[in-house]
Amino acid sequence: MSHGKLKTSLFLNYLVHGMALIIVAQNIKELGANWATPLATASYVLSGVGLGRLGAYLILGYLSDKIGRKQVLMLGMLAYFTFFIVSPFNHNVTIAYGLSILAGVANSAFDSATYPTFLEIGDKNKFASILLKAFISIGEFILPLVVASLHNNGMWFGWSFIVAAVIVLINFVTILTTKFPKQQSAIAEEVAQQSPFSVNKKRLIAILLGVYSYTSMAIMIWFTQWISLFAIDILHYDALTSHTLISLYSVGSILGVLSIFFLLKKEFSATKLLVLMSMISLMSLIVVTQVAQPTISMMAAFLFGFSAASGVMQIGLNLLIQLFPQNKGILTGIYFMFGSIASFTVPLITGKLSQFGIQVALQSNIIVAIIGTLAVIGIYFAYKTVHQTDNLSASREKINQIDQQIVGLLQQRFEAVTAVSEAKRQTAKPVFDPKREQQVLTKITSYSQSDKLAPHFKKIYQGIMDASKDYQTELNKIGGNK
Ligand SMILES: O=C(O)C(=O)C[C@]1(C(=O)O)C=C[C@@H](O)C=C1
Repeated sequence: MSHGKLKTSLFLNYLVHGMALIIVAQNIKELGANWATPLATASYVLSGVGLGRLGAYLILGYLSDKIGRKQVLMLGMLAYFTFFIVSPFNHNVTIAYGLSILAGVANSAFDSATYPTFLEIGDKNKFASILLKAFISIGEFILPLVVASLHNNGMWFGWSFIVAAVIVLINFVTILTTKFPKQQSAIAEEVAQQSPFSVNKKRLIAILLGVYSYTSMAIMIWFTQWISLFAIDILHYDALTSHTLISLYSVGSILGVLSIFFLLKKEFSATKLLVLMSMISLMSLIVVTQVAQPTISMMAAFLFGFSAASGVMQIGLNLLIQLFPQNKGILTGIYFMFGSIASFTVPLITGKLSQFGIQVALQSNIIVAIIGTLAVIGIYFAYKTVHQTDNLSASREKINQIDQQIVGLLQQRFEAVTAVSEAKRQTAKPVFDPKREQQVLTKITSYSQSDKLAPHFKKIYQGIMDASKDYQTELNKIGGNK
């Protein structure tokens, strides 16, 4: 089954999810007016999303394994639908906070159900779920355009919410009638038992991936939260250049996802890719914070989006699930929970750091990027050593099988030698026949497909014939005593 319809719906879901991530911030002025709150209080409502995600990931991850992916996904879609349809009409700030929490819950339901489903669809490209990140970025790219065109045409801001609600609704009906792949826990357990990793190594990789989930999410939020202010206040760029930096970051992100998807399809090593991308992120971050030249800043912002927001977090999740395939849902929940801790703590941490200046606030992101890079380097080496031992044991297993065949053939050869020995004894011929040995060695050389190996084969055959002579001498002794 190709699951084309299912995949299309899942991708569309993430496009809407991308819109949901920024829809409140994009309409904050109008929403704030509805709630009759100052801007500072209005933006406080945004923190509800982080709270909802943090609280829901574990439960929904667990439910995704126990009850089913489809059910959890539909729950998430209902939650998003409610959020979109109620938000533009709501005039109460407490309800607005509740709706933000609901959006967070919807987000965790989507992740807990969708990523495991993608793995269970069993695509040839096991990293197909990385494209979900591209749809998030497209949603984040489209929404500001929709908001701006509504504004420019003097239309009601709430239409942006209604558009998203309608897509969710259509998708809900589609999902309702779509068959999901079978949950693969039984097969997965078997695979897990054959895993070449030791328990300790698995634990180490899991911890490093947990760290990476946090840092990879943190560096993105950190950057997007402070870059515009940094560009205006510290680098003294004009408003247009400063906002262009964020747009280039988004375009870089979409191109990054497509590049990663392509490279993984071409069997490029996932762990190598993580190291490479982390290093590019780190380097471009250093350039952004140290060089005050618009063109260079733009290139660095693009490269940062290309490397840091390119689905690297999703690669980490794929590695984690491959390591522990039994409970995909709960693992996805735990993994993204570390990410949502980042979305919760980064605004707090950077808020404190900004007391020392915006420069300090943005530059500290370099430390997070270094920690993330060290984590992926650790993961890379953990996989590398396993692959080596893995190859070694596979090759030795092959040698064992070949040896078994060789000994079987040697057995037959010695049986033939027994007959030769008997014939020679009857005609009183000597055991050693140098002419015949030379013949055998010449034939062996001609059988060999490699000139390099021929002398080694000759050596082996001389050994076989020496053993053959010893064996014949033994036979003659017994025969002579008869
Ligand atoms: O062909 C023979 O005359 C053998 O005894 C067999 C054999 C061999 O093992 O191939 C062993 C000893 C001889 O020197 C030559 C060949």
